[in-house]
Amino acid sequence: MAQDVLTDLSKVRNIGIMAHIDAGKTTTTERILFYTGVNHKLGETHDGASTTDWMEQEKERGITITSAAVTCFWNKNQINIIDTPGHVDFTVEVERSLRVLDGAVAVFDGKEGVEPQSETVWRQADKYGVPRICFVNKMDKMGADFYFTVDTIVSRLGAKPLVMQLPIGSESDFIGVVDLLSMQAFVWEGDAKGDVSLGAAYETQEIPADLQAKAEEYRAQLVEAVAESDDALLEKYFAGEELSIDEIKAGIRKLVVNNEIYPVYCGSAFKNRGIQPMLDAVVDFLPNPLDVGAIEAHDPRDESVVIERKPSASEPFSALAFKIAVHPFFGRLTYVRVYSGSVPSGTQVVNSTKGKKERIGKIFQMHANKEIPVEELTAGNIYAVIGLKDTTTGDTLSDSANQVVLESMTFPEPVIEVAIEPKTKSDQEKLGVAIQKLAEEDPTFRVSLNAETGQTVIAGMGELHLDILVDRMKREFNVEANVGKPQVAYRETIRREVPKYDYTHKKQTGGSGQFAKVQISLAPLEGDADKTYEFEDKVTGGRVPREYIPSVDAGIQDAMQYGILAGFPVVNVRAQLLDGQYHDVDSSEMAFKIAGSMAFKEAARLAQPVLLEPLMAVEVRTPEEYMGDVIGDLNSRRGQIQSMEDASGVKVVRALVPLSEMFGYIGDLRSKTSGRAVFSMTFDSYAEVPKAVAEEIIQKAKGE
Ligand SMILES: Nc1nc2c(ncn2[C@@H]2O[C@H](COP(=O)(O)OP(=O)(O)OP(=O)(O)O)[C@@H](O)[C@H]2O)c(=O)[nH]1
Repeated sequence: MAQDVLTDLSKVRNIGIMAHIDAGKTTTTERILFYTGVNHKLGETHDGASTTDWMEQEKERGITITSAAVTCFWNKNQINIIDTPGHVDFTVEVERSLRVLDGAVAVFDGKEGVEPQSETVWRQADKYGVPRICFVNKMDKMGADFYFTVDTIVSRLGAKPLVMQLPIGSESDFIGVVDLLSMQAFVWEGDAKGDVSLGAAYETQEIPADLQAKAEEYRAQLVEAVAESDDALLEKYFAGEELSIDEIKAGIRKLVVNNEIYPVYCGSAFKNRGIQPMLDAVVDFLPNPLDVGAIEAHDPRDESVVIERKPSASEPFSALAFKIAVHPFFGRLTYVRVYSGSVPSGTQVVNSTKGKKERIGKIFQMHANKEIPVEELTAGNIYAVIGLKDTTTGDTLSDSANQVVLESMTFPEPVIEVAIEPKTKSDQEKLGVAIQKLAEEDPTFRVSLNAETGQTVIAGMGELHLDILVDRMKREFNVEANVGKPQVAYRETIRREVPKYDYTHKKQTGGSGQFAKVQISLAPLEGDADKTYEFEDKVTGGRVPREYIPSVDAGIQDAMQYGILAGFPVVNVRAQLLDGQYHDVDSSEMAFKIAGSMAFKEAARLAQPVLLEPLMAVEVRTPEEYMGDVIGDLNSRRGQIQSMEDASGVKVVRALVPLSEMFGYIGDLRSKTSGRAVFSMTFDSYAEVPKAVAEEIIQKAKGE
């Protein structure tokens, strides 16, 4: 039966559908699931009944945020579609899915061409070396222009497209495509109004006379590009011999798998035209797990030791958890990509990232509308597993006797935060549960408790990211809470060294007292960007007993959570414990912790504390006539212009702008450019806040 799990890995494709928001990713995915024969009710995204949009609010917002994996079958090949979100706020989610897929279909809006966010996602796919085919969607739309879109693949992405089809007709007259491989026309005739019913097959016809010359021109380009890839083909080509379709396909496949070329297809997902040939291309050209080959892993005891894992059932088991989701019936589902080996359900494995035992419970492959239980996890495939307790996104599962850690993912800094105040004690408890569950699904946000205000503070990647987290807390976990305004996640640091600072903590409150004396030094910590604190014990001669030294360290770290200027976390500090004194009776861990904490607070004041703010790398694409306004506006936001470039009819302005100045930017940009400019932004770095601005922030922080 078609839905049996395939063991022949050459017939498996793990792919993602990547797109700019609104390019039609959801519609395309749904059509794919329909055409691949999955028996489910098809819902348009605007009705909110889409298959891959799991969460209620995603449907409301009409954007796809979480990655679910859906399995479908096409011509006896198994295609696992890993959903990749397209919003810029969720680049980490995108990267997480890119990590586990072997190929992708990049969907473009046939009117807009490559848009800034398609570019961001494309660059991320480049980073992970994901081979791609392109699907130019919305060919039925007013203003759709296939050739313009192909041009933008060159001009905006610097990639090499390989045109595989030409559209027949455009906008409302778009009826099908010329297939440049077979040199035939594929036409979806439709009813009297030209509407094609879902799942309808196409007819193979002769190429329309007015497209014949163009088709020949493009086919010649295609054959030439392919011939160049292979000496044997090139020889044949120069000898004037015709290359067979199979030879051309094999050549294209090689180029695609090597990320050298990107075949381009077109259609209209919405109008049910063009999906089947694109699915053929997924099977023909995107790599299978064997093409991808061995993956590099590390020894969990020593990161520098590289271990290879091959996509074979006979290798030791290794898998990467890439998504945690809560299923209405099964509870916690862990989506895994298995890289090597094979283990049946019930097997005990190890979470080698955390060093914890885990038992593989029931295993499923998720189809669009039902879960198909399978007996074992096998290399090269994607599954949902029940029963894993401690595994979170990014963790590796391994064979107990042969542990490896698959490359861990690096996450960008969360730069925006919001304070949450639960209304009642029971809400406080619910909030705790919600945070724990959400953190399992999404490792990119951070939570802290502000001991001074008693508020829970959540930090994330952007306004929308926080918005969605807060929304889910309220909706899925019924947390009633007052939510503050999103705030910039400022930091504090020190600029000057304090070579020696003494602090004595002494208290006599009847009975035994408290006594601890410490001498510390503070200095700015430079270099390693991932390390924000370093503690060194320099005490000699047992002047501070061993057992109290970690307490001093802990005390300093406690104090660093609330900086001296405005209460923001302090980063990039090197602290040394130089000397100290203790008392036989009155000294305790607590006393040394307090001494460490107080010594830091006082010494930091002398160390020239400064405020840091996140700078965002902002990219604006604007028609030339608005460029002056765009730059003037960025300047007024304390932006530093980095570059200005031409890109196919628009100007691309890149700038570094403090995040605090970017609130509400989208609206301002729209009104300044009549809605014609677009922008994207990502976190770049932390930088010192100019003095005048810093004073304002400090006053505000103190006043509130
Ligand atoms: N005219 C036309 N509209 C389309 C086509 N495909 C999708 N759309 C419409 O474009 C809008 C966005 O489509 P989606 O499929 O939700 O796009 P998406 O890329 O998944 O968007 P997000 O989920 O928001 O990231 C919807 O209103 C679709 O009906 C198409 O082929 N032609």
